[in-house]
Amino acid sequence: MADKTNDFTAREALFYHETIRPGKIEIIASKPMATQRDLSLAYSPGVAVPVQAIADDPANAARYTAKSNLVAVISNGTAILGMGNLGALASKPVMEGKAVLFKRFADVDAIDIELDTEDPQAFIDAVALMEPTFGGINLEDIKAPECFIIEQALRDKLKIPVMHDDQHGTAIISAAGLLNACHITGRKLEDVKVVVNGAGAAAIACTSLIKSMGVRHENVLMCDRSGVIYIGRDNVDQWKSAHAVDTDRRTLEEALVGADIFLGLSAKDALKPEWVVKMADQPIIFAMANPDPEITPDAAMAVRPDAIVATGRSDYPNQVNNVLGFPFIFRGALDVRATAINEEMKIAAAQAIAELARLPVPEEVAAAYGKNHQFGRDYIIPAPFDPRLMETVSAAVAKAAMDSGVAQFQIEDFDAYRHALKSRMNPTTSVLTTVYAEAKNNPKRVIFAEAEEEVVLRAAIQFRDFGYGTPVLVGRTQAVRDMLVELNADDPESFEIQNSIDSELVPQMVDYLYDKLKRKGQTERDVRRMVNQNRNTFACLLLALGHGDAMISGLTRTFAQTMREISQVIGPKPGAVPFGIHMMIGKNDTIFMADTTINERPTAEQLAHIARETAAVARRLGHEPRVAFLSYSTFGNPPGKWLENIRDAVAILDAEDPGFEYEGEMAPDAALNSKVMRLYPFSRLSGPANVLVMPGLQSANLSAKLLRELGGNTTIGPMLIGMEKPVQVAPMTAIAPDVLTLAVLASAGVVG
Ligand SMILES: NC(=O)C1=CN([C@@H]2O[C@H](COP(=O)(O)OP(=O)(O)OC[C@H]3O[C@@H](n4cnc5c(N)ncnc54)[C@H](OP(=O)(O)O)[C@@H]3O)[C@@H](O)[C@H]2O)C=CC1
Ligand SMILES: CC(=O)C(=O)O
Ligand SMILES: [Mg+2]
Repeated sequence: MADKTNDFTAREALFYHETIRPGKIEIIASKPMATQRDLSLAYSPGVAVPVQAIADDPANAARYTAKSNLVAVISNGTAILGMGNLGALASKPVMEGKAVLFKRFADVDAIDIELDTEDPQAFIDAVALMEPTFGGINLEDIKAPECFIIEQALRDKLKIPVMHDDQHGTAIISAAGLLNACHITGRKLEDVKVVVNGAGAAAIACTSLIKSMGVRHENVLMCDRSGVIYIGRDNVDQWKSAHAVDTDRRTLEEALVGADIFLGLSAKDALKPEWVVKMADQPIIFAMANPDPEITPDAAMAVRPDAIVATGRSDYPNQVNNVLGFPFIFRGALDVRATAINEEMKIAAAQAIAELARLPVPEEVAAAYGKNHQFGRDYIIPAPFDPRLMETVSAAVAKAAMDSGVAQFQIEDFDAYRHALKSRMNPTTSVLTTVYAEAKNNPKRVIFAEAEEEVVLRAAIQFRDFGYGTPVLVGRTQAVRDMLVELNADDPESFEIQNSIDSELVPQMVDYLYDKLKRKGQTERDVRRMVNQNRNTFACLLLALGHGDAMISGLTRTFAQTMREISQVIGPKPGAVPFGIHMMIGKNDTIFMADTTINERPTAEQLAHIARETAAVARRLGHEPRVAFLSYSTFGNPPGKWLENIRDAVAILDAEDPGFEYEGEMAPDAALNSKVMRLYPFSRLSGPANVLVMPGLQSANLSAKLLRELGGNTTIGPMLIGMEKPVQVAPMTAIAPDVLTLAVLASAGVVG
């Protein structure tokens, strides 16, 4: 492992916090506040109605206010990370940070509150008074032992979940990591010898949880600044004394001799390399102090290359940090309106996190980290950006809350709940739900033309694993098989691989293609070479001859080159103009944009055709189409010579009543912004457009790519429309989920 220091400077950290607007959070209204009417509804007099409804029945607060999704992150700054007692105000950047993590990872709205008191009772009273505001309370960075008194009192007093994150969030994550580290090193919890350094909030909770999971009391030596906590030692409070053992070891160094596990929840550099040497074989070292660990992984590995090392930081492998827990634990608790976060919910979360790390890692996670993860010494715990955490951990917590009797709301359909959790962070999932279901109900054979590409093969494996159909893999047989094994595909031998070198279909393919191309300047020899050497040609011929239902390519050649190769075998549908659609999925809207890939200057007929076909795709994906023909000009203003074919396209649709709303020519603001739309009361669009027919390839392709790069949207596409058989060309930058989505869309007959 290379030597590692921060990959940012102190200046950069300050700049990050200072720019755009100071701090890390802002409040965004979830309802429109544009008109006098909005004002009347949101504020006086309209607001009086929900006020009365809540006064009549307090449960209505969950219905008419943000309470049930709102968590307070509350600190007094007495134990800010491992930096000590720096006061309430100084803790604000950490608390704002936790609020951002709640939102980013679990769509929980959170606000930081810093209380300027070290008096536990004053703290308890202040928080208790806030109960009506929040759906949950996340206590943070409050030092021991006050944190124990504060948390217990608030748990007893309040009917909403209260959790001290440094205790239980940390305990859950470290327990999950420990379960997996023990699994990898072949240890059983009941046998392991543990040294815990630190005897504060985090250390005491972590120790209690691992003991409740099977670690034996007498096998744990806990140390604080004065050394080992042994029975009879002076100056030990009730929380520490619960972990005192009968031992003659007195220092951390002595405690570590023969220890299997070191759990550090103390301070920077508290663990010396020369002490690590004395630990048992394959030691497990969790140096969790923040921002600087008790020992760096480099220093630990230098003396013990056989160690498994984890820290609380994101810039080393194995980040054991409560960020993996608190967002998802509160998500699950809020969703069932739990009155508490109890032991059952904590253990369910720890097990769900541990199990998740053992599953293959999806590519979007690999993409977020720029590398692949596979369960093992450098990946004992999922990474915070793993999108599966939300679905897995929150559902496990919600279920445990229900089973243990603290849920006020019962989830009846857990599949639907898991799905809702998934779509909460990724709206694509909900848009595509029906399509995925259709694909499953009617599984097809999809030809993956570039199966030697890892991205493609991952998509193909998922296509089969998720039950969408049968992938037909085109590539060199052994290379594809080897990669299937490398990617841990189930039963790699059972995948169908098509290779032109040994395919019996080649003579038939050559005949078929020669017949098509002989009057287009190709000799039989040329055609034979194409079939044998060009994967797109070979894959398209499999499709043309009925050996698959759809085909996908695009990762190894430019779009134009791939299209040229495909077009030699698969032509347009009779009467169709092939073109491309990009689908942009935003938080509230989905927009279909076309033609983003093929026709440089579409004629009026082509524009009308693109409008009809794109409207049909939008409808198949559950959107009632409202088509805008876009231009730089809105209804003739400013005038210009390029407007004619757009107007002619509108006239073509006028003459045929296509069965959907359309209007043009118009600029994007007149198509999408209701305020601007009101300037044109004669417009035939009943609301903002959701199908944008672009005037030419320049503007279309640029817009799609700009939105992909800059927008907060999820982009699907380009989707290829109008070919004789369903063929899709993914962008060269696609990752496995993009390829999978296109494959499913094609096999479900939504596009093609
Ligand atoms: N990775 C993660 O997710 C998390 C990491 N942490 C980290 O754990 C640490 C403790 O946090 P928290 O429990 O909230 O704080 P507390 O103030 O409650 O506890 C701190 C504990 O650390 C002990 N300690 C400090 N320095 C040393 C040392 N050199 N040797 C032995 N013990 C020492 C203190 O001993 P004494 O009792 O003698 O004063 C005290 O018991 C921090 O570094 C924090 O960043 C915390 C939560 C989550
Ligand atoms: C991660 C965290 O909560 C801490 O270090 O205090
Ligand atoms: Mg903390």
